Amino acid sequence: MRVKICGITKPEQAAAITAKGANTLGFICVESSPRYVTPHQLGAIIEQLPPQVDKIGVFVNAATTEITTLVAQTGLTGVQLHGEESPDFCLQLKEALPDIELIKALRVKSAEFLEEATPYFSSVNTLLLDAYHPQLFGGTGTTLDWESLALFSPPIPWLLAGGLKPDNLIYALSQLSPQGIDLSSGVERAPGDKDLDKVSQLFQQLQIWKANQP
Ligand SMILES: O=C(O)c1ccccc1NCC(=O)[C@H](O)[C@H](O)COP(=O)(O)O
Repeated sequence: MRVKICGITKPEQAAAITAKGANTLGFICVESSPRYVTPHQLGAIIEQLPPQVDKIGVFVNAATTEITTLVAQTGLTGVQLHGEESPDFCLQLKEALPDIELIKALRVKSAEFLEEATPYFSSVNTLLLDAYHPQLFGGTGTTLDWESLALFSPPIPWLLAGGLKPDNLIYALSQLSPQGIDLSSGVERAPGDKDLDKVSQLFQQLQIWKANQP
């Protein structure tokens, strides 16, 4: 199971969360977010992380040059597009960054909305389903209607996000079969300040879930 902890802002928390078992960390490259990290902060966090950890920069409707410049400066291994980026934009970015994982986040209003996922199957590596919020792009703590998404089974890997926390994780995974999970506010004390006890609880819950798999 891929476990992505998103909205990391502190080097020591990045290291501790990795040591607890997270294989993917997300960094918010959106200035309006309370979890924003500057390019300088991002580079400093990434340089002390082990190579096997995926380092994903999260962008909202950013220009290609902004993304490619930050990738080159910092050592990001992946880019998550969390705004209204079109399939064509994703394809062009994929061509510009062929060795970088491209994740398209879809903010799901209803199960019907998932039809919008189809054009992205051939233009990104991974999908991420997040909850829709009218004012905020992400990190909202809002959950998806998991039951209505039970049939979601795209031909590329996908991550479940949106309001996951240690005490709802097992139920969410009983309804859906993503290749990975993504958490932010559910393992935080305050935006950008992760709660390491909650991260530990998350991995305990994952152990329980794994032990009960056929
Ligand atoms: O977290 C933010 O502040 C953020 C701002 C702008 C775009 C995306 C953002 N977060 C993206 C993520 O991948 C979060 O992990 C995802 O929305 C889930 O958040 P949560 O519901 O708090 O677990």
